Amino acid sequence: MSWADSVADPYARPIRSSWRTYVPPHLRPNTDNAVFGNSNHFGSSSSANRFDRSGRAGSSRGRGRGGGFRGRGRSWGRQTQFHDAPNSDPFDIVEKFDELEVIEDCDDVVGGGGGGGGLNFDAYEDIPVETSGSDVPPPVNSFAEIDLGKALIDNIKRCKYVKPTPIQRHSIPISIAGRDLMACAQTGSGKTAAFCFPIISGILRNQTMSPVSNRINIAYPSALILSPTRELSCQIHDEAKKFSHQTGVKVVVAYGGAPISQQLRNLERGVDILVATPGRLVDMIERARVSLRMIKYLALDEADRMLDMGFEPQIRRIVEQMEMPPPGARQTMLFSATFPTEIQRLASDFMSNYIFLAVGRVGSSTDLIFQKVEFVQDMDKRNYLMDLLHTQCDNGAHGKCALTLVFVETKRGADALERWLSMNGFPATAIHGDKVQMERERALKSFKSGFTPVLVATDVAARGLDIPHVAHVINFDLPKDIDDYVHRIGRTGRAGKSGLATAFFSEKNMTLAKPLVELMQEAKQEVPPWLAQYAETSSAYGSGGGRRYGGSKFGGRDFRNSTQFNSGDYNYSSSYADAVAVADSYVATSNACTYNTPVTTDYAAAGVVDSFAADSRGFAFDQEPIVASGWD
Ligand SMILES: Nc1ncnc2c1ncn2[C@@H]1O[C@H](COP(=O)(O)OP(=O)(O)OP(=O)(O)O)[C@@H](O)[C@H]1O
Repeated sequence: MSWADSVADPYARPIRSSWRTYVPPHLRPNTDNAVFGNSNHFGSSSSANRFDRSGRAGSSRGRGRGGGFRGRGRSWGRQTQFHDAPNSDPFDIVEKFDELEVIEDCDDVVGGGGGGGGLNFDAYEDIPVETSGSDVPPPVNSFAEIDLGKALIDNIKRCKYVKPTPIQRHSIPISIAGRDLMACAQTGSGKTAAFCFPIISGILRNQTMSPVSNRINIAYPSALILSPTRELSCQIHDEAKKFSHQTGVKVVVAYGGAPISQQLRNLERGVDILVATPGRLVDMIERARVSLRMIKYLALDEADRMLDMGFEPQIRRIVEQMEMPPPGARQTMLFSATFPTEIQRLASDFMSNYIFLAVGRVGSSTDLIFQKVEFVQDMDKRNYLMDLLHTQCDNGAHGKCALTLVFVETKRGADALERWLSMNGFPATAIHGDKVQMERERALKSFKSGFTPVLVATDVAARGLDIPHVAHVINFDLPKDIDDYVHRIGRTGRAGKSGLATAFFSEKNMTLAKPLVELMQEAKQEVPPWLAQYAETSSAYGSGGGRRYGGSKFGGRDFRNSTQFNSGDYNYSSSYADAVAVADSYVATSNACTYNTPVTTDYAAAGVVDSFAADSRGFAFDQEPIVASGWD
């Protein structure tokens, strides 16, 4: 249980013995991926909805099945019962954090022994790790081995972080040594702390804390953390505030869709770490309210997303044209679970003598997530979804319904599905880029609290969000890009817990068949024979495409090790278009549509599409980026 869990879950006690540390699945005795019997997701879920299923029509499953459920207009009888939805403001964390005590006898944190609830932490060594670059600092086994400073170590104890996760073990020493870092690790494996700890520790060590802004009210943060969505920025801000508790380090968040005036006032009180979405940051810089002149640390979370063509121009402006110290004069840290080769090339412009680190395979999904793919035609999707939700509630402990995240392709589709679910007696809410910020926050809060245990979302919720107790991710509409799939399903199966991901697949998703099969095989998932068949067919016709990362199972991921790079074919300052032109297999996996192919997506339709994958494939380079269409 994380600290966040303990706040969200009224039944959970924030004591050390209940904390489930991150353990890779192959090290856990009798790993049970049967999520629906798993009390991690249900027993302690904050959702307490009870549904009376009387009168529900039965259904069968399988390819080509007709719908057995006739749900329209039917309610599930008994009124849904919710426990009191928590009134607490999830963003008001510092107050709650104060109430938690530091556990002084936490040997595992300070001593780094092999404790931690009897788990064998030495076995973490088994996780495949690739590092490349010169003079790579060695990994550590405990937080205490790194000089993070007492105040930060105390906060780590407060968070009940007993042991560093694999990405933290490897990346924190690298960052503490002042090296630039491009890091890749699976979803839910603790990347946020991996970049926050070195930043906080560095600010404390160098005493570079910013003064309250000067007479002309310009803020000079020493660290900048950029993320693609408002919700993710808020989440990182909350985490960074917890980690900075009682250290004097000031963390401020700036994101679009909310009044700028309050955010500017927060900046005036002083800021050491600014967490921001690119659009709002540019606005503040242009208003001369923020200067990047003093930046020592730059972190890009979801770095591949930040450097794809939706955000890349804005990021380039921020990093190269707005007083930001150059590479070498600042430390740059890029993190993501996916890192396509061509984005690595692009990112290398921003870095100096960097170390590449991959914990697990780049772009792989964790085998904590049990993946299922069902063949479902569009017209049957709603019935299938209803069946899944019914089954889920049947199997939930104490009749509770687990939190389920349903991904759809378009904003309009999200609203329609939310309405349909609600009309059919299933409390649902939706989040997408056309909702105003207050609606987005309300939807997320309602979902987190279990008040509406189904959240219908576009890709705006696909990356980074760490929502406790999400037991099931359903890809109602599959994304066009396998990386988006990896991030979406990564909303479950986090921090050592298991999760379930179900995808509805049809002929429309042919191009995803091959990478999906490869991803599932890699994560030791059972691949349905019909899907394997599709994968073969699609690659025979050249439409499938292989993985975007190349190389052997656990290698070939740092693009600098690729043949093109080493043979000198690669020009270090090449443009994005050049990079794409030499990128291996990217074109093949990107839905058979190259970046310089003219627009194929109906523009009107693109207006309602809220996914990077869909949008980006509909836009050529010289056209308007997609930021305005749902991302922040
Ligand atoms: N050392 C640790 N021990 C226990 N839990 C941890 C540790 N580090 C992080 N966590 C918890 O793991 C969860 C996932 O962490 P985080 O959100 O940073 O993952 P992530 O790798 O950034 O995921 P994503 O790729 O989806 O953005 C969080 O709830 C966090 O509190």
